[in-house]
Amino acid sequence: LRGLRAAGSSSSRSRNATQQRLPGAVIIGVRKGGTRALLEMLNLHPDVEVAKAEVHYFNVEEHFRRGLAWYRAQMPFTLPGQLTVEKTPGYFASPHVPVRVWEMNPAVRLLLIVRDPAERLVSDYTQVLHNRVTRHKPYQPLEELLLRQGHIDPAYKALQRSLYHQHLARWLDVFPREQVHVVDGEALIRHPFPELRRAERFLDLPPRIAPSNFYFNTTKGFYCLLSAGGHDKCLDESKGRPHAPLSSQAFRKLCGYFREPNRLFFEMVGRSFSWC
Ligand SMILES: Nc1ncnc2c1ncn2[C@@H]1O[C@H](COP(=O)(O)OS(=O)(=O)O)[C@@H](OP(=O)(O)O)[C@H]1O
Repeated sequence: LRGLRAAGSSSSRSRNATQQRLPGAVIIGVRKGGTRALLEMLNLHPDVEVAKAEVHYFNVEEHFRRGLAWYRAQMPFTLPGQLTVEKTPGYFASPHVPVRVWEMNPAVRLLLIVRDPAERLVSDYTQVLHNRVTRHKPYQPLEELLLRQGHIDPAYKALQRSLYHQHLARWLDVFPREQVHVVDGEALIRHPFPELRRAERFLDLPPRIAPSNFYFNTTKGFYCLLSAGGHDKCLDESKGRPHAPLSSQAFRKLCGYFREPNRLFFEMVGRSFSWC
């Protein structure tokens, strides 16, 4: 397909059959959960084509106002039977998004990749910090944002994004539980293949992704991807950055804070994770 899609292709198959189609599956979050890795890994499947850039259609008003024709125009070209997938981690915690996604296609499949919410928060802060430092903007240390008079400040945005049960509850008000597949982000880092096999099953795809599509890159410290065409791909340096420092005392407080929200999330998804 990639060849067929090349500009100026005269193949009748290309002209007649490839089209931009709305996604049949969306990776809705969580931010810093491993959404890029999951998207790139699904793209190894011959029946999957992905939107390379985050689209932010349902969560950014300016985009949403442009309508579904605009959204479709952001999608890759696919042959009939191929599955289009997009990922925008900002969808998960945006209040209006679940209904908007349902209105696009009530049968769409949703993928949610989660990781330890305390680690996710630190990763989230680290990304914001990196952006501010790069733009020569002032920044506050994580502990200043996270703690108020020694207690966790519930108003901190990155903390709220880690309250998975609250956000998922809004999705489950709209979509049946079976339509949401939860991917374990830590497991995807350690052993990507089994997580991908489960995702293929959820998406009703024939099993085509193989262990040989992954190799551990010792320099990067992560698995990288090998596609059938022999392309070798690691995620860029924005993934797997060293995390900003946080005292072990503050981290413990954070873990304590998430205990109950995590329990509620586990109940909601019917499985538990070994988070702090
Ligand atoms: N194979 C592989 N290679 C590199 N990185 C990997 C991989 N699998 C998962 N991850 C983890 O993905 C984390 C970034 O998550 P996202 O892609 O969801 O981030 S973002 O929200 O789109 O910015 C990123 O989090 P940090 O380590 O905190 O940077 C990675 O740990």
